[in-house]
Amino acid sequence: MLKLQINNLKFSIDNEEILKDISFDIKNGAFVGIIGPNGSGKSTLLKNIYRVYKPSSGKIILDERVLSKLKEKECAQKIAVLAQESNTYFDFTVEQIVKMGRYPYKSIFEDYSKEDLQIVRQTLQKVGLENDMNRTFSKLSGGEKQRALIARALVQNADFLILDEPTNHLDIGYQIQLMDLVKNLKMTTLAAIHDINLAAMYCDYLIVIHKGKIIKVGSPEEVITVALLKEIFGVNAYVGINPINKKIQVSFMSNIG
Ligand SMILES: Nc1ncnc2c1ncn2[C@@H]1O[C@H](COP(=O)(O)OP(=O)(O)OP(=O)(O)O)[C@@H](O)[C@H]1O
Repeated sequence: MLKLQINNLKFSIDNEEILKDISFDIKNGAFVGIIGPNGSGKSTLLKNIYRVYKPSSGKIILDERVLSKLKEKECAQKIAVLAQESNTYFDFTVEQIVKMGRYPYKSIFEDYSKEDLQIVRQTLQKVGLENDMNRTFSKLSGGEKQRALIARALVQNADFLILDEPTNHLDIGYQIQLMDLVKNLKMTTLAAIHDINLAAMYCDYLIVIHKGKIIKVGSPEEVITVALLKEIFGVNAYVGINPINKKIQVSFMSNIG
């Protein structure tokens, strides 16, 4: 069954077409990566899906329903988002931030129930922050911040996760930890990922976007080729298979030898 269908999506800002006729499907349970150069439209595409932007034309169908027709809370019950690093939560504690994720299930003046708090605690345990509930967000490390925001996304109980460069600013240890955590959730996931090796390691299939257009969709083996990396990033690369995990592995080369 399909989780998401995008048909002929176009999106413009100030008469400039940023997304040009985008169509693709995501199967239930798939982990899908979007790769492409800076400014190619990855974040803009995700923002059209999590409704920060409204498509100029085309259709987005989520769980067989037209996305634009869902009420805001209904949408939040279905889609959880980890956007690029945000400082909005500066002064809040980890527990307060994660609690906010329960808002789709609350009416305006309703307080958090015992059940909400239990869900928050269980989720903090899942991401390894059970001992950090009372710490202030601004004092967490980059990896802890991302884990707190993942926990906030998880308590929404949505079953579709959108990640916009989730490993930005994380060292390799935290990158792997975060991606393992997300992969283990087994949720349908759509993630914009800069690191081609991480994308190849975790994604079932990849969507390559360049200048607002999809230029290739397929498994990492089908998509990541020397020719494609040259075409879209302008770099020379060696593409091989890691002998241990059998995943595509890319080494990049300098243009000056
Ligand atoms: N609010 C905006 N106003 C004007 N132009 C915008 C706006 N948001 C995005 N753009 C333009 O749309 C294009 C796509 O940007 P987008 O952020 O989606 O790219 P991206 O692939 O996510 O890039 P990056 O890898 O650098 O994060 C860029 O040319 C960008 O300048």
